[in-house]
Formats: sequence, structure tokens, C-alpha cells
Amino acid sequence: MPTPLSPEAIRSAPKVLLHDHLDGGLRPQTVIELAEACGHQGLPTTDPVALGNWFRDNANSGSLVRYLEGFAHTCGVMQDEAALVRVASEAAQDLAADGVVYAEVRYAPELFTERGLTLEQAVEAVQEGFRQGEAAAGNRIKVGTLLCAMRQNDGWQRIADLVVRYRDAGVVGFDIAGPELGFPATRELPAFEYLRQQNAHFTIHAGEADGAESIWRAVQFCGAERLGHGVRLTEDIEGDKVGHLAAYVRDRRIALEMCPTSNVQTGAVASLAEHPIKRLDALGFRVTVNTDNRLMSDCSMSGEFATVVERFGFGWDDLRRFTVNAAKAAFLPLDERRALIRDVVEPGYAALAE
Ligand SMILES: O=c1[nH]cnc2c1ncn2[C@@H]1O[C@H](CO)[C@@H](O)[C@H]1O
Ligand SMILES: [Zn+2]
Repeated sequence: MPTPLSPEAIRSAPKVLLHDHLDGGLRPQTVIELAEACGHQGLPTTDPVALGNWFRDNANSGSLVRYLEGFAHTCGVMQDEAALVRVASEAAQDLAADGVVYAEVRYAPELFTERGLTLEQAVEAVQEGFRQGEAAAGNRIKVGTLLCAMRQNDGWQRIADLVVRYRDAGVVGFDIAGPELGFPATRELPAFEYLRQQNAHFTIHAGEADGAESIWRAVQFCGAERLGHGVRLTEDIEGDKVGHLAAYVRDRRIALEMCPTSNVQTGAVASLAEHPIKRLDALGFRVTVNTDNRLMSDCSMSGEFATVVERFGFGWDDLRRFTVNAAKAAFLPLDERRALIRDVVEPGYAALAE
């Protein structure tokens, strides 16, 4: 008899998370304590429950640009090494407690330099925090880091340089984040050419606040190996007729890092019911399920799984497939991806589904 798909059973299942923002996943209580310690002004409230609700309501705007405004308060308290170590350590522990066995957590180092930290100090503090959190966590977890450049800012090459410099210290790849519309990924194409020449990995947020053309730029000009969200790839699909771009994405096994709750909040999809995850999965795309911002979306990895189970009727076999998809698309060496699937993911789901 399969184990019922209860929230506790989903939490116990081994999960792989590819798209989670460090500055979008703080505990509300931590935001309050760090704001107090560093003198960050303007938090809307100092009650943790009310603050959590404020972040969620603010993010529920239907617009990516409005959604991103809440990050002023999280980045505002992440401006010294002690704060970065704490936030990273808590993120690793919270993900482990939720049954995430491997996570790639991303952030933009340039957002942590307002009070004098260098980019290198920011990266090293976050790495220290992840190592501490992995060691302190009750369950086994491994955290890899993705460094983001911000689409609206210049200087992507500096961040690409950091990815290469810290590749043997746990930084596994690069991304661009921030407002998509009006800031094409091709704006600083040489950064991506450099990363490819360095044999480095990258994903790109695309197809969230802009359409298929943005995905086309990310894939065919920049060379993205995965797509953050990618929901608007559906503009290139009619029924089961898959256009040339979508066919390329599917044929090359370019993973779609879908974030159901966030995608509704930012207006990338009109409603959960209209989210294309089930359709794209059925068409054979490499679909994965992710959190994006656990604070702003008031969500967790097991909660996102429960949400799509409830909405679309997915079962254990589907959750296993999403997890294997994520493990295959992880920016880890092949032997580690194989071991993760063979030793952790497959036995975990087999025990739940039998
Ligand atoms: O869904 C998203 N789309 C685009 N950018 C995002 C999203 N979520 C967060 N960020 C942006 O990424 C930065 C680095 O972590 C965050 O500060 C936020 O501005
Ligand atoms: Zn994101």
C-alpha cells in the first residue's frame, strides 16, 4: 500500500531544490533581530507573524517589479559577515528540516556591499554559513551556491569571475535575476561567453515577466543550461504542437525550474489552475518544482509539492520524477548526481510508493 500523500509524508520524502533565493528565505524573526542589531530602519512591523504576512501580501502583487520590492528589507539586514553566516546557516537547516537533501541556493553578492563588504567577503561569509548549517542540521543536506548578477545593473563579468574563482569552494554556477522585461539577457553577452569558455555552469531567469523571445535569447545566445521559471515557453506550444524553440528546450533536456506559488504571485501565470506544469510534464519537458522565495511566498519545498499534488492530482511517481529531473539537472559532477539518484532519491520514493 502506498503511503498517503500527507504533508508529513511529503516532508519525509527526499527532495532536490534547484531554485531558492537566499535573500528570499529568511525567517521573519531573524529579519527582526538583524534589523535591530544593524540599525536597519523601516520594517513595517516587529511582530514576526505580522512581518511574515506583510512579505507575503506585498509579494502577492501580480507584478514581478512589485514582488521584488520586499527584498529591500531582507538585503537591508544582510550587510555584514555575521548576518550572512547566520542567514545561510539557517537556510541550510530549514531546508534540511523540510527533507531537502540537495539544494542550490542563489543570491546576488552585489546586494550585500552597501556597508563596505567586498564581493569576496560576502561570498566567503555565505559559504561559511552553509557549511555551519549543513553540520548543524538534523538531516543530511548538501548546499551548492549560485551567484546572480542583477539584470538591471552593469558588471555581470565581475560576478562571472567570482563563480570561476570560488568553483572549488562550493559555488556551482551563475544566474541573472531581477526585472526581466526591458533588460535582455544578451545585454552583457561576453559574461556568458566567458563562463562557457571556463566550462562553468549557468541558469537564467527567463520566461517569467517576459515571453518566449526572452527564453530564446537565454538559450540560443547565452547558452543557458536551465531556465528559471520558463513558464512562458507555452507561447511556443499549441496543444501538442511544439514550436522550434520549445522543441529545442525539450530535446536538449533544459530543465525548467518552476515555482508554482511565486509564479502566481508575480503574474507569470494567471492562477495555479492555469500553471503549465502538468501540461509540460506530460509533453516530456524536464520539469522541476521549486520554492523561489520561501519568505515572500510563505512556502516550503514540501509545501510546493503538496500544492501541485492537490491541484493537479500528482502521485508519488510524479514527485519522484520531478526529483530525479532536478538531480539530473543539478550543477554537480556526474558521479554525485548518480549517487544522489541511486542511493537517496530512488530508495526514498520506493519506500513511500510501495
Ligand atoms: O522570481 C524572481 N525573478 C527575478 N528575480 C528574482 C526573483 N526572485 C528573487 N529575485 C531577485 O533575485 C535577487 C537575488 O537573490 C533578489 O534580491 C531579487 O531581487
Ligand atoms: Zn527566482
